[in-house]
Amino acid sequence: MAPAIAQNVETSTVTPTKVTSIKTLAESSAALSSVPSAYAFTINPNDEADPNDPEFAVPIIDMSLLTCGSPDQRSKIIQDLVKICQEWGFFIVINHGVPESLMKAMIDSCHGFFSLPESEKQEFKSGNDVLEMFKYGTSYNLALDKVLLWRDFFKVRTHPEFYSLNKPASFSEISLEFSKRTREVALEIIKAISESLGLEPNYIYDAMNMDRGLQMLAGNYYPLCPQPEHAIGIPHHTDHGLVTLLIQNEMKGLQVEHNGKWLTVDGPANGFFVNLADQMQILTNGKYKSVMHRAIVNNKAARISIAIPHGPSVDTTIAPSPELCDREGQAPKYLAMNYKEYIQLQQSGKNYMKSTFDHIRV
Ligand SMILES: O=C(O)CCC(=O)C(=O)O
Ligand SMILES: [Fe+2]
Repeated sequence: MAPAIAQNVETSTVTPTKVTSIKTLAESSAALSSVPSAYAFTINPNDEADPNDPEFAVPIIDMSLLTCGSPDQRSKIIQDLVKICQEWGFFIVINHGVPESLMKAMIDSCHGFFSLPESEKQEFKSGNDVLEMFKYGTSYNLALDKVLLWRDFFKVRTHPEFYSLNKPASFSEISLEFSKRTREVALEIIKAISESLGLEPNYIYDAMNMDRGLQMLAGNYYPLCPQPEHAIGIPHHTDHGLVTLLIQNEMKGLQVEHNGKWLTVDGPANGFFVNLADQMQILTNGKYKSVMHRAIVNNKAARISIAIPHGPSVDTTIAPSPELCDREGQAPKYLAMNYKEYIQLQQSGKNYMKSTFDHIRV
């Protein structure tokens, strides 16, 4: 799927050659009335799914039934997961045990960070290596992006070593607790996914060296956009890692691809959105799907999302599981690749708006 670049949109004359933050540009006193041409991107409204069509009812997993349900309730959820992971690669987890107040405090802390003066945020700019302790920036990779993205972001590594932004003051304490609790949810999901594949509950944890697994906390800020259909927050992509958990403020904007359409995800405010990611697809030899998704923008209010990817340890080499290939009588569909190299390949921009899988498909 190639993204269409707008040719004929009436765009603003602002030339954001040196832009370091779309928030600063969009919220400046000379508020924009149209999208600057460097950001012009066209979204086709015909590709959108009807959220009222039962075909697009997002699967919901009640985690309390996995952790404290009867054996029958647990095995029913695990059965459901097989279909969900094959057909959607996406679901919403409810009753996960992370307090709603903590989720809200995390969103507020992110808001606090993005509200700092630009000069203070620039202190966190760092280089271009995704595995740095933290990183602040705009778009995706400013040096390479052909179309700029309507978002600012930060990324912090929270496992195996915990790092934090030191501003705003509350960020460190809240992100420590939030990342710990979120990791517990992710590990519970990964255990259930192992079982859904007919493997031992700890199979993925052990094979992916998750005791040293990479966890990151990535905050996205999408300012209000005067022409939302002519800009994009994050174009379609899949995530690296095994599972990404995601929360957002009161604004919607995450779209997942399902049956050839883009569905804007809506759901209980205290749920976690869960994306299966690339290393899950590779490990399961394509049985489970890394979901294609994107973030759209809106003209009502700024949107904040926090994505928390959970992956193998960075030194793990990921290949299709020999146990699964043997059992299904299948040859491996992907070449083995080290996780760190995979991330670096994805972030190099060479795959911008393409799938990193293309490099390792047999
Ligand atoms: O903002 C969103 O909903 C999507 C964010 C996302 O896909 C990402 O950070 O990888
Ligand atoms: Fe993503």
